[in-house]
Amino acid sequence: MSTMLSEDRDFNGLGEQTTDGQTRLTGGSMASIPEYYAGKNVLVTGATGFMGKVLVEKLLRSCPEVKALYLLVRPKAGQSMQQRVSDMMVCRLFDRVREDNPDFHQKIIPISSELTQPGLAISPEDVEKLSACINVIFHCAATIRFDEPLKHALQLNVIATQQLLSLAQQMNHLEAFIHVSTAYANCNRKHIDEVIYSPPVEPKKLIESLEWMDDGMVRDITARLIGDRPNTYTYTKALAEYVVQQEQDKLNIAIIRPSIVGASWQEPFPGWIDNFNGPSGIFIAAGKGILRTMRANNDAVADLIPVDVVINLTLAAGWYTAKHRPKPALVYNCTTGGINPFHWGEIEHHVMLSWKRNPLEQAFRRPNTNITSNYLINQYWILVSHKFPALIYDFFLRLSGQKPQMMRIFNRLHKAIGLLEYFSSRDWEWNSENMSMLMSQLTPEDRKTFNFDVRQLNWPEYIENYCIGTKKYVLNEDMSDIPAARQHLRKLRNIRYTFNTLLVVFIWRVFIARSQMARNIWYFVVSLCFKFLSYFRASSTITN
Ligand SMILES: CCCCCCCCCCCCCCCC(=O)SCCNC(=O)CCNC(=O)[C@H](O)C(C)(C)COP(=O)(O)OP(=O)(O)OC[C@H]1O[C@@H](n2cnc3c(N)ncnc32)[C@H](O)[C@@H]1OP(=O)(O)O
Ligand SMILES: NC(=O)C1=CN([C@@H]2O[C@H](COP(=O)(O)OP(=O)(O)OC[C@H]3O[C@@H](n4cnc5c(N)ncnc54)[C@H](OP(=O)(O)O)[C@@H]3O)[C@@H](O)[C@H]2O)C=CC1
Repeated sequence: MSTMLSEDRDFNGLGEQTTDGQTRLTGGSMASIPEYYAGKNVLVTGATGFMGKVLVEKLLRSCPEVKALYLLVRPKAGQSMQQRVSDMMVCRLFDRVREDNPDFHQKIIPISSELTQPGLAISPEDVEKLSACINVIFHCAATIRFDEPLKHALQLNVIATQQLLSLAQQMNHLEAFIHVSTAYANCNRKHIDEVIYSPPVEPKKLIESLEWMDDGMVRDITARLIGDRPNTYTYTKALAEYVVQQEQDKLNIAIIRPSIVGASWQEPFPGWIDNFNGPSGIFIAAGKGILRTMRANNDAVADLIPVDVVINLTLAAGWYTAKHRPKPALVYNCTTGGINPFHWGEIEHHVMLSWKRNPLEQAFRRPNTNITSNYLINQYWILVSHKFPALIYDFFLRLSGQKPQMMRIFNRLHKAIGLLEYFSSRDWEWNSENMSMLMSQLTPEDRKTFNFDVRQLNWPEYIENYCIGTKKYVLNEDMSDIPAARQHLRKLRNIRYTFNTLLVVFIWRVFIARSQMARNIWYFVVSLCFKFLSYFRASSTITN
């Protein structure tokens, strides 16, 4: 049993139990966040992922006295876990930490772990080491794929979480266990409070039932199991929350529920992003001129949250949980919609403006994406603006002896969009009182260093930095190439004008030559134009 159980409810005289059973600060001198993490050993899962990396960077930069970060990492794609961690530390995200402390890598201790294996595949020596020293756990690892087969999503998002909780209970000095969930775990509800809702099914029963089923059988029953949730991701994340909640009497737990995590707002620099997930892939496809239409509700709230905001809140929640040990465990809905709302229609507008100012290289067409909630209109534009140009382009590729590729790209894009549409066509109301409560507990200095006050977020500026971030950090394009990218767009515009003119001439030739009525209409239009021109010339001669 961990010492945090034996040290039960030691609030250093700073906290008190409220009527709802939660703990609130009552004053007194209290360690700041960096002071709290000083000398602490922190375990991070999912550290090679998007959010994990930002968490590791922020902890090293803003809590420089942290003792060590133990990262549970698996070997992947022929790379050892040490190699993967070394590669991660040389990435641009860590530039600022490197400047402050070139030896920061000494604080990072990779631990080999495959979360889908029994015992998380951690060696007995490592288990012993971790049990003896870890003070705080941040559990970020998960499969975030929307099309993950249920068995695998369950294995990673639920069973691995269960196993990590068991490991946590062996840790002698554990003070906080912070679980990263998603604001969409309960997306089958319209209003989502900061509570853990009853799970759709008892996880233990589901795990036992799926154990004996083969993949085909599981596939057949998946839709019925997930019910009114859109995918296995949100379903298994809901189950994971319940599994975490079950341990709240034994561990000091907090659950963070971010909405759609986007590029960084301020730290370590604006616009940092390293993947195609969520809106990033959509923004890129729009910037490349590939995406012309998408189903989304213009007036629905686009609940994007910058990754640095989520990480600042997560670290602050670690500090608060360790210091105050709130019971029941606190859930933090980490969202922007209720505080500083922005809508999909506005996002579309600002993304388009941004691509006009800072175009991507080698665009397929000039960026012009429109979102619509109308299914038929969307299908029409898919046909006209996606499939038709793709067919023409592939035809020319074939003619020039190259492999056709555009249709394949569009098929992948349509699959991705199909999976995201659920989230861009609806909106939700999240209660985020715990986020505000936590902010009120920070010292003025911590409030600046670990800023998660999204009221200050200027959306147009954020979206512009986000788009630039995808250009610089996801596509590795150079900002100095923008004039060439603009030149390319001008070329595309000229091609389009030429194409349209040729099309009109072609239609004219075919149509006019064959139909007397079309000829009559054409002569009528031409004579009207002549009459208008002569009237205009005559009236300008009189006035002169
Ligand atoms: C102007 C417009 C404004 C409106 C804008 C509305 C935005 C509306 C966003 C809502 C967003 C909700 C988000 C909920 C928030 C969470 O709680 S969860 C976090 C979000 N999770 C995700 O976004 C995961 C979604 N992705 C997936 O499930 C899988 O990647 C997909 C989409 C099924 C694709 O699977 P796949 O075919 O096996 O492909 P995968 O191996 O993943 O990738 C293949 C290639 O496509 C690229 N790719 C992956 N995803 C994408 C993508 N989305 N787009 C383009 N390329 C992509 C990959 O980088 C990869 O490239 P290569 O390395 O081959 O060159
Ligand atoms: N991104 C988003 O928009 C949102 C994310 N979240 C939540 O935030 C958390 C982090 O998400 P994000 O960083 O975006 O996800 P990523 O996909 O970028 O990262 C996932 C991490 O989990 C690790 N992982 C996956 N499978 C295994 C495994 N079998 N063994 C060991 N490690 C594994 C990955 O390691 P590896 O590099 O080896 O694959 C990676 O480090 C998740 O819990 C997610 O549910 C919540 C809301 C929105």
